[in-house]
Amino acid sequence: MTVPRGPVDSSRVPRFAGPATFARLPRLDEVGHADVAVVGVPFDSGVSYRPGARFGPSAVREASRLLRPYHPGLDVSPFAAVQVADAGDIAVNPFDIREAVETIEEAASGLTEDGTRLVTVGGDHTIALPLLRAAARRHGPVALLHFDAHLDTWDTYFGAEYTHGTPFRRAVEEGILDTEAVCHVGTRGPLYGKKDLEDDRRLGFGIVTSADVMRRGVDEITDALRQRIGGRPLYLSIDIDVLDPAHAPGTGTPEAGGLTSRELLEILRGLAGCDLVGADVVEVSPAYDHAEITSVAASHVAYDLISLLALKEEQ
Ligand SMILES: N=C(N)NCCCC(=O)O
Ligand SMILES: [Zn+2]
Ligand SMILES: [Zn+2]
Repeated sequence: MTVPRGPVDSSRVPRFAGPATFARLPRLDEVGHADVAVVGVPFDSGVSYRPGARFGPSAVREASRLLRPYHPGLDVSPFAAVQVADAGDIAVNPFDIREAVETIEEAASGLTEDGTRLVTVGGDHTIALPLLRAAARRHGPVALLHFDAHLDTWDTYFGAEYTHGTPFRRAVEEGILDTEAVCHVGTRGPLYGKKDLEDDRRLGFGIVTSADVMRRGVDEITDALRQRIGGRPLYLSIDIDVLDPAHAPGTGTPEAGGLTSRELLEILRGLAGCDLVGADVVEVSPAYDHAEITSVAASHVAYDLISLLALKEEQ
């Protein structure tokens, strides 16, 4: 095996110098093939409230400059274990959501054609639908853990089918999820009505609320999630608003009473060994952020996702 090309050495080139690829990694075109690629989707035309997630990918890359090569929690050096690269951004039409969704599906399918696993940085949550389509093309219907304050299984907004509040209903309708193993984590906040929960249950979703995480604790929750997923191909979709607004103020639809970043990261680490096939981190809206709180959290979440993928590829 060729030795993976890693990030720029921060003891030689200060981390505040040079172009902001994710974690200062090489670009995909510099290495040819990557086992794991980080790709941005600067798209926020599907939002129902505050805009600005189109600037998420560049803010997360900027905040990721401080990441270091060894992950002590998972005992892995992800950038040495496998080739990780930054695939840049998928350029999507901001004025035509349907076209944007198609572009993302095609680009994600192209990037994963030779077995590359994607960690996608959004963008608003609309983008999870085409990313799940691309994952299902390759792996068949996938198990899904959806970390979010919101259900995102609503039907339409203003008659629109493709929005950031509706990707997972569309995904169930399209048969691209393994509905034996789909679960929301971190759900909280007011809904439109009780029917939202009934519809969601009918679609097959389980719910671990934010309060459940607090009451039952990270280890018990993680065990239950692992049991539900089993050996199925797993996709992780992480809306940064799963975190409390204290931990992630820079997002479009904040809800009080969320997870701490520590809880989220520990749940993710507890998923080591699952058959993770792809993941996204969405809904970072830098204009509402302070001191990079949200983009730092998102960059660490992405680092953990890369580390989980690297652990798996390494074996
Ligand atoms: N996917 C996110 N972040 N939010 C969905 C909120 C939908 C609503 O406005 O009710
Ligand atoms: Zn969401
Ligand atoms: Zn959300």
